[in-house]
Amino acid sequence: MRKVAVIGMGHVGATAAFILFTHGVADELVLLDKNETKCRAEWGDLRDTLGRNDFYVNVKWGDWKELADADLIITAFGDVAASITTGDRFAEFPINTKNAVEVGQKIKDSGFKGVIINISNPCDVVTSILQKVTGLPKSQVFGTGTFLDTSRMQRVVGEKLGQDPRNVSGFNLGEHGSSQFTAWSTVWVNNRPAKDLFNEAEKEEMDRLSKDNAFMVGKGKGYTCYAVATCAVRLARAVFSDAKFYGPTSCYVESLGTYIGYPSIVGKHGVEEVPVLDLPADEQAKLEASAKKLKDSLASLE
Ligand SMILES: NC(=O)c1ccc[n+]([C@@H]2O[C@H](COP(=O)([O-])OP(=O)(O)OC[C@H]3O[C@@H](n4cnc5c(N)ncnc54)[C@H](O)[C@@H]3O)[C@@H](O)[C@H]2O)c1
Repeated sequence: MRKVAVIGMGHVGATAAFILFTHGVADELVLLDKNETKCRAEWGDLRDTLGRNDFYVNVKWGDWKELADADLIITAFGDVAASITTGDRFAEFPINTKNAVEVGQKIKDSGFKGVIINISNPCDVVTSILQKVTGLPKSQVFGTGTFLDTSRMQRVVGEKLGQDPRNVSGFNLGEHGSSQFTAWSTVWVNNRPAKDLFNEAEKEEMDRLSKDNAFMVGKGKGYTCYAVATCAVRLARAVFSDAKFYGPTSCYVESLGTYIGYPSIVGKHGVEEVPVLDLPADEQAKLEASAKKLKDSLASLE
């Protein structure tokens, strides 16, 4: 039995719940939100899907005590309008740092012992607070981080070369926010390194395109949901299948002293390993600058 709770039934949480439900990733699904009317409505809508769904899922809502024996929690609480209207994910900092303490405490009080995958923004900061407040091991609390930014980069590079984005390997690193960057030294397409495929101007243009897309989508529909929810469910599957999946998450990097987007190995215990990347000096400097921004933000709360 795989029991998953999703906290935050807004656009992202509801989409994640729908994917978990329709793809048979959870046997038991618990929906939670401070807005009980919305939460109950999402539950009702999913329940009506059962007669046509490929999987039976025991879907519940509203009872935080259900977290006690859950295997995995996806957190997607917040107020996305703040991020979208300002074009800055840090606009949710004052809102979600408080929410993270409140939700983290409820998770702790429930006695939950499983894995948390955080989506809420600013993703790395919220992940860090959730880990501190719940007291769970750092390996068991991680965020989607630059898994989404990396997917955007793969899409842009793939389009430029007329390739399926899945033929593109490599990582975007750093904060899930304005200081993240494509680590071009890690990018390969069909066994050819980026340095043999693109000049500096092309790389800069692709960087811009992959960063801008989030806000183009956000401005147009008021939020983004499919890409990030797919990222979170992909990571949830890696946990349930003990896949030892290698990909960028918001994980705790000892050498940087913070949660940050960095490649990690995800299995049944969460982030089980964070292999050290050998980056060129310019990329290492960008990563350290991004880590400093995150550490300074967290320090501002003390
Ligand atoms: N990490 C990423 O890549 C990524 C991508 C997209 C969105 N996000 C973030 O995900 C979060 C959710 O996005 P959305 O579009 O669903 O937002 P939304 O505003 O539509 O929904 C947020 C939901 O959280 C609930 N909520 C707020 N505080 C809560 C609390 N203390 N306890 C329980 N529920 C609470 C609200 O009632 C609301 O239903 C935002 O922080 C957003 O910025 C992250």
